[in-house]
Amino acid sequence: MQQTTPVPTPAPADTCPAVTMFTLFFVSLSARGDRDDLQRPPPALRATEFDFIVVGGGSAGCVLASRLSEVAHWRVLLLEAGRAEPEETRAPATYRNLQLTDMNWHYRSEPEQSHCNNTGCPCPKGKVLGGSSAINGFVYIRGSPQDYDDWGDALQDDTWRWTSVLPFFLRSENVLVDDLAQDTTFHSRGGELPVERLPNVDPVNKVLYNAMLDIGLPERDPNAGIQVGVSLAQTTTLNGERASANRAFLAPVRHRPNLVVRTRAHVTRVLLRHGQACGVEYRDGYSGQLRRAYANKEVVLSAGVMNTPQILMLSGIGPKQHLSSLGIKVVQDLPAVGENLMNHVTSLGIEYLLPDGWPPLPADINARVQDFTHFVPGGPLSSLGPEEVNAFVGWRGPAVDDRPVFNLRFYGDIPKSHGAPECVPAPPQDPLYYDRILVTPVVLACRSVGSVRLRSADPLAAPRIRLNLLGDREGHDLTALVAALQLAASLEDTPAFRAANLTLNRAPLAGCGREAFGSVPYWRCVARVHTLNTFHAAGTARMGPAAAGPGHGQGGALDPRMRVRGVPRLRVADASVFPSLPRGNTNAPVIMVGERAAHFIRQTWGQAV
Ligand SMILES: Cc1cc2nc3c(=O)[nH]c(=O)nc-3n(C[C@H](O)[C@H](O)[C@H](O)COP(=O)(O)OP(=O)(O)OC[C@H]3O[C@@H](n4cnc5c(N)ncnc54)[C@H](O)[C@@H]3O)c2cc1C
Repeated sequence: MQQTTPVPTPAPADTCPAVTMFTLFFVSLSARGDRDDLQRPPPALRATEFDFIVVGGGSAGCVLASRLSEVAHWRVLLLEAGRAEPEETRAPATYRNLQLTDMNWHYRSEPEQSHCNNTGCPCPKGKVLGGSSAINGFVYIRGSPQDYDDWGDALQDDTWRWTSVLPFFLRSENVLVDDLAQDTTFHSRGGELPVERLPNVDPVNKVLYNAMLDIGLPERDPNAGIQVGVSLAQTTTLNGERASANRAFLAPVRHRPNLVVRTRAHVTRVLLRHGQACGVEYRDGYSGQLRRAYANKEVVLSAGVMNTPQILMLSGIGPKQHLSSLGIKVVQDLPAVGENLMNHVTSLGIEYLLPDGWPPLPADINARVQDFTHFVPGGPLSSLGPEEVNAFVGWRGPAVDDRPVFNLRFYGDIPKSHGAPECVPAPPQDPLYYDRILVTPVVLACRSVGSVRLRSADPLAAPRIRLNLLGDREGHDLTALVAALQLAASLEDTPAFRAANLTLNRAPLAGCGREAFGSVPYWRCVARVHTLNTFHAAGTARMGPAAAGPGHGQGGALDPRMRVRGVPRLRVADASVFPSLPRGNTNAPVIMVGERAAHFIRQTWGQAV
């Protein structure tokens, strides 16, 4: 077990040692800890001084820790607030239940009138080694090439355009599906991240898939240049088992003598000396003590879209007025920190009832219990059920090859979660067995942006999250969501749904019974009351131009090399850095960002590959 210097009392901002010699501390920890912390590290690594400190062992953090520690003489410390990744995360079918555990930060947004029935929305984020990639829904989507060309334009930097980022997607990928692997322009073999299709295809999926063909969508690999179309989801799994960023990138290199991973290490602030980052302070969850670790080269924040801006602000880096109002000494006035919280929005408003006895259940109840409680890779729990049908829809229908505006997703459901004005369906007890399908039409080009602010100067307090879903002044997002709900309701008329006898549940949803079912006012009400916050939040420490200005909002918190503006030796690499939101799920783009950050860092320090 490792140990770092206990810090009895909080210290002022300039707190790093003037001499940056490699200092060793030989203090042993108590035997408490996660399985993977019980391994005793070599003496050289029971240290407080490193070359790089990566804060947060999530999608980007695991990639970074792995890539940076490839340089054998660099000493790398990864600090993760959550615990080691347990076996429970492996099974695809039960992933929604992970949100109920201590592997979720359990954040909730502020109540806002525009959405979620003014009650605030759950904002699940992974708190475990692997981060959100350890509790997410497995789907591997990169977004449209144009999304990254937009990044290049916004940053006036060609290295963020599609042709420049594609090699970094490919670097990570190990595609295991033969037909995809043949397309060597868009897929690659040999990377750390397995990408496959799940082995158990749900019987209902054929109906859903055919309905997508009925509305005119082509069958298409959405990661091969043009997204509009239908496909069976590509998943970050290996033989039907979760491949979190921890399992894919970190676990295989944990033996490296120059890599130290500390779990239950909650970083409370960045340490600065003469205005530049030189380490971090963190609360050691095993001892309850405050400790410090120092970085001779760089500190990289990969704590995710909610916690990265929180740590920056706790360190005095952020909007001046906000920091001053909480009594935090301002080190760098950066208005963009915590701004630009982007997300996709959808609703739980559309439910289709399945005919009796369908999907067929194993007759033997013991067999069902066995299926559910014992995960066998490749067995019944290696399935996402209807979630595996993934459709990207454009405005003008099937024939166009431009960017999608909606992503139609399908979930198997059980009755109790329907109708409650909640933002996330109650995780089903038995996700393989359901009697209805929820259609969630995700709006991909949202204009509403929210923010993350500190609730208080207490580093352990949850941040104040304002999602502002459906809140844009022009009403663009609400109009788009209504159109998306209408599209989802119209699936009832497809030959595939008719033949399979899937019927739209016309019972009005709670809170919307005063409007005529199916009318525009009804869908507007459904959108506002039964909003679903998707899991694709990004942008709270975005790369962008230095100055605020027309089209630039508050400017960028980071330069295009992900360096925090005005604070040398401090970078951010996670979903926070996105200048705009790609039109799909965010795990693959974040992993690409991790690869890019490692590349930039290696360039900076003369170790380019
Ligand atoms: C329920 C759910 C389902 C999703 N489904 C999909 C999907 O199917 N496909 C897809 O592509 N994307 C999906 N996503 C989104 C995707 O997983 C995330 O966008 C991505 O994992 C974010 O990566 P990140 O590195 O930015 O942050 P994270 O992976 O969240 O990592 C941040 C890490 O930092 C740690 N941390 C935070 N604060 C501190 C601190 N103070 N000190 C130390 N450590 C700290 C956290 O515990 C966490 O481990 C889903 C997300 C969720 C939550």
